[in-house]
Amino acid sequence: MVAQVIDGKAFAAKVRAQVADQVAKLKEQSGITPGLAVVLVGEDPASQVYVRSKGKQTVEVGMNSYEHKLEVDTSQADLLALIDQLNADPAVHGILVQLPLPKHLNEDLVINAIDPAKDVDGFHISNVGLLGTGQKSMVPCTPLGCLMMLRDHHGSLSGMDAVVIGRSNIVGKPMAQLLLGDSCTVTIAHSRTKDLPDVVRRADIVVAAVGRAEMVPGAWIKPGATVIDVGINRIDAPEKGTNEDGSVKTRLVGDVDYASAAQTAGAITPVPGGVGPMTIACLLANTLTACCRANKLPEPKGLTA
Ligand SMILES: NC(=O)C1=CN([C@@H]2O[C@H](COP(=O)(O)OP(=O)(O)OC[C@H]3O[C@@H](n4cnc5c(N)ncnc54)[C@H](OP(=O)(O)O)[C@@H]3O)[C@@H](O)[C@H]2O)C=CC1
Ligand SMILES: Nc1nc(=O)c2c([nH]1)NC[C@@H]1CN(c3ccc(C(=O)N[C@@H](CCC(=O)O)C(=O)O)cc3)C=[N+]21
Repeated sequence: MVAQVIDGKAFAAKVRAQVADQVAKLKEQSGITPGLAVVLVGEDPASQVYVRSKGKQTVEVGMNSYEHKLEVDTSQADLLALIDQLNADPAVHGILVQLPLPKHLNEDLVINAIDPAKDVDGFHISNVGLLGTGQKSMVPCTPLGCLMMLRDHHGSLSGMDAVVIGRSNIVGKPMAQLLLGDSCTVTIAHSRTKDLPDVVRRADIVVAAVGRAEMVPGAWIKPGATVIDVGINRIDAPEKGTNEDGSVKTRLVGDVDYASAAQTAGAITPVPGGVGPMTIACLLANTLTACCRANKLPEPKGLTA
């Protein structure tokens, strides 16, 4: 079997078009423009790339983008003061603090200082608790994007066996909650899991969120299963030649060995062009949702969990 490719890039473009359409209506009917503030501490090059592309896409869907770039040695107090200011700013409906933060800053304290209603990442403890108890919340963007692709592909997920590899607070755990919410039988695997190949082989749905290049081979995948590859890993690609400075060129790969997995899976997301673009599209969707809730307006349809 050769797997169907789930085109996250194309799907994300559709989600952004829906967001743009609803933003235009919101502006016309109530004069409100949703605003997203992104806070970046330090100059990590990969983070800078993401922040730039988030800002660009925010403006493209008609929303306001506010970028705050802080020095790498910014104090906890100064960062918390900026968050207080954004919490109080009525033009800001969504706040995202790019992770990871430099070591001297306390990530939990910073995230939990964000007004939960503006927490478009869904990382605040109150949103985590709401999601875990099946109440209306802000849902983390990456798992939400994965869920949207799975629902689009399968219709109902009810009764399916799902395995999530990875138990981080930003991907693995919320992904498992969302799959449970859609009535999957969910297994969460991690670095201490015994016989991971055997666990993965039972799954109708595999979500890989580990951060290890191509660690899941096709031989682990049950024939016909759906594979969602969250991993973003940069590896050397000597076949592409060298950069001007003599260093080897690189390429992005997922946590799944795409070439072999595509031979057994029923459907699979590629890297790049799979989960990544959906993450940013869901960030925009969450910002629109937060804006509608803040203004007691009807929520956008089809853009929440
Ligand atoms: N596409 C997108 O939009 C996004 C992509 N990512 C990517 O997804 C990946 C995961 O990110 P994140 O969740 O933040 O990563 P973390 O490093 O926080 O978590 C990784 C998880 O994988 C588990 N793990 C590590 N090694 C193994 C192993 N050999 N077998 C089984 N499980 C293992 C860890 O287990 P343990 O808990 O036991 O240590 C941990 O739970 C990364 O590649 C990241 O770049 C992340 C966010 C967004
Ligand atoms: N507070 C916070 N929220 C996040 O959501 C968050 C974060 N911090 N820190 C970093 C991770 C990572 N992340 C990605 C988003 C988009 C792509 C993406 O669009 N990737 C493209 C490729 C981009 C490229 O070529 O480099 C793709 O997969 O096709 C990847 C990764 C969000 N994260």
